[in-house]
Amino acid sequence: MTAIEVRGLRYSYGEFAAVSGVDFTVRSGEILALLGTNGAGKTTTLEMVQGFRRPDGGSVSVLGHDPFRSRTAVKPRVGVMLQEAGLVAELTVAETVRLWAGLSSRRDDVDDVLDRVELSHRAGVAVEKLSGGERRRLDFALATWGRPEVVILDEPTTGLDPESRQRMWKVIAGLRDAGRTILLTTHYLEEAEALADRVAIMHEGAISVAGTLDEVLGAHPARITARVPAELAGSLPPLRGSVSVTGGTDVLVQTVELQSDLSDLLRWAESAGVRLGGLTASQASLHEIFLAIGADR
Ligand SMILES: Nc1ncnc2c1ncn2[C@@H]1O[C@H](COP(=O)(O)OP(=O)(O)OP(=O)(O)O)[C@@H](O)[C@H]1O
Repeated sequence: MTAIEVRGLRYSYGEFAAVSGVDFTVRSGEILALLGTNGAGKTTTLEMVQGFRRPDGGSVSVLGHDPFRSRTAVKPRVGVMLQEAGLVAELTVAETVRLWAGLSSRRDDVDDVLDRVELSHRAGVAVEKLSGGERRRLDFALATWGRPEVVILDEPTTGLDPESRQRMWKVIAGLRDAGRTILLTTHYLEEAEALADRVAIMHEGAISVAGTLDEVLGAHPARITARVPAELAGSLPPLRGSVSVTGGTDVLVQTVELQSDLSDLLRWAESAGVRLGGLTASQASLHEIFLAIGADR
């Protein structure tokens, strides 16, 4: 089932087209990571998905409703964590959650929520005394109060240290495991790799690449590297990918047929009695894909 459907979405700030024809789908119970270069239009897109901003064109459907026209129908079912949260510095963690509980139409339990975000031991601590990671988990607790069906997270781990980031990933994965649908934006490729069922990479207002991680990675050439004796470098077998040899011995194969090219190369080495030095075979990384998208434009 589809939880969020975005079709042909457009938005301009004056003359500047920040979002120019964006399409993506988030299925129920999955995490979609919207990745992008700076200023790609991710936040503007999220604001339209939340119903904060009226699209200039195209359509958004969240749980079957237009979030701009039917805000009252959509809002109780969607939790949102923005980049900046307006927490009150003097309130404790538990007071903050209780205050939020009074404002929300959703029902939940303060102890349970703090437990889910690993903040039970900090319940009596003032917000101003929390670490950056704890603050973000408190933001997350508020966004997910009452376990909304859809959760939107705008750069949930920006600025956090690696340990805090991993803790947040665990909490986000827990939410997905509880059956919730999550749309998140991130600058961190490893975050998408760790969490996302599918990714969509945005660049200059449009989606450049989308799919499961395997699909996105599989569409870009993988790499095989190996060292061969100089006298045999000229008699490599024919491969589907492109082959280059540097320094007379260092072979690089870039291929979308990793498995068959690797087995052809290994078979050739076996029959020629050659030991391949420094043999590696790896899929393209999201990082390489990101760089390729930026370079194409
Ligand atoms: N209020 C505004 N007025 C004019 N231009 C804006 C406004 N808000 C955003 N923009 C521009 O629209 C483009 C898209 O911005 P947006 O914040 O949606 O991108 P983003 O992908 O979320 O970027 P980042 O990752 O840096 O947060 C950027 O070029 C930005 O400068």
